[in-house]
Amino acid sequence: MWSRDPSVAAAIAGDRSNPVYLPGFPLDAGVEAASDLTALAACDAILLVCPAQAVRELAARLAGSAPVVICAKGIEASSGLLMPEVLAEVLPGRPFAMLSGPSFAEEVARGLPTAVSIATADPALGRTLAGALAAGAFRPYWTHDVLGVALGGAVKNVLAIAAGIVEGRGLGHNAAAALITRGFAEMARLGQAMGAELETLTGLSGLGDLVLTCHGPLSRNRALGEALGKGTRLADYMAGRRQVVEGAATAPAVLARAARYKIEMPICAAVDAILHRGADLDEAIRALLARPLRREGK
Ligand SMILES: NC(=O)C1=CN([C@@H]2O[C@H](COP(=O)(O)OP(=O)(O)OC[C@H]3O[C@@H](n4cnc5c(N)ncnc54)[C@H](O)[C@@H]3O)[C@@H](O)[C@H]2O)C=CC1
Ligand SMILES: O=C(CO)COP(=O)(O)O
Repeated sequence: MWSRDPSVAAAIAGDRSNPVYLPGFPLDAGVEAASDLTALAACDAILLVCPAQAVRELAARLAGSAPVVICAKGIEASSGLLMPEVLAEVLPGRPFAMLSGPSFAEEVARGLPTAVSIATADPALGRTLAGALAAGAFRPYWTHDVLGVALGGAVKNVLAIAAGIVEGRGLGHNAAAALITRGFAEMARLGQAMGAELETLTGLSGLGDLVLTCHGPLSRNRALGEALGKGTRLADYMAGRRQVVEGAATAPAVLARAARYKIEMPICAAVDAILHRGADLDEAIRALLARPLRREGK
């Protein structure tokens, strides 16, 4: 394991624990830790586990030719690029995969059953990575649909903020179910327009992660939405917070993609307006409910 923070690397190497990000979980005795990136030179594969907005900077520092497994779920705000597109720009020709799916880190660390997707254009690499990462109750499934996995993981975070708002505003269980279903319709519309496969979008990394993140109290995106729903301001919520809330930076980028493909994404648009355009939360909810009635499935 490499960390940019030498104190975290030292704690992992010395105490076999990560007191900042995963306190209370002893790490395997075989885990080595370093704060010098050259220590990764001997790795067979590199898992890039950082916020989406940091992937470009960090990927650019990865020497060697080992496959890179992107674990970030989001879109780069400055360029509007999905994570595989960022990697292709920074490390052209380097073999890579996306690891995504419904997987709260704490539950994985506790050894609870978890199924995830590994997406890569190279089927042999997919099988190899799945075999290498499978452990106990952690089950990776592989797929070739890199775009679908990257898109689903990014959009679900924006929708999870909306789900948190539903919870925080006390809108009820009916609204929560409607949000997931209509939110998924938005994800599927954009994904299919971009060339993602419906099978992927209804799979672990799409619908699966959407359901987890919209329901799971461990979600940082949902927690932000819940706080907004209870009247907390975005800036106040984020002040001093150390952990990433991916949906906040990804929301405008999702909408930019939707505009490019002429896709309607009213729930994502409402989240973006509340987060970044000063929209009144109750007014945004009213506007969503006042949209013209339409045939389901559109
Ligand atoms: N925590 C979870 O349960 C899951 C997280 N993910 C995804 O993994 C990605 C990372 O999430 P978390 O680890 O939970 O976030 P986090 O905010 O808890 O931790 C981010 C880590 O990245 C490091 N980091 C941030 N900027 C960096 C930079 N420029 N260079 C190097 N390191 C940097 C931080 O020091 C920290 O160690 C996100 O895209 C998230 O959506 C995916 C599945 C589950
Ligand atoms: O992606 C996740 C679970 O699959 C984690 O979600 P949050 O980033 O909202 O905590």
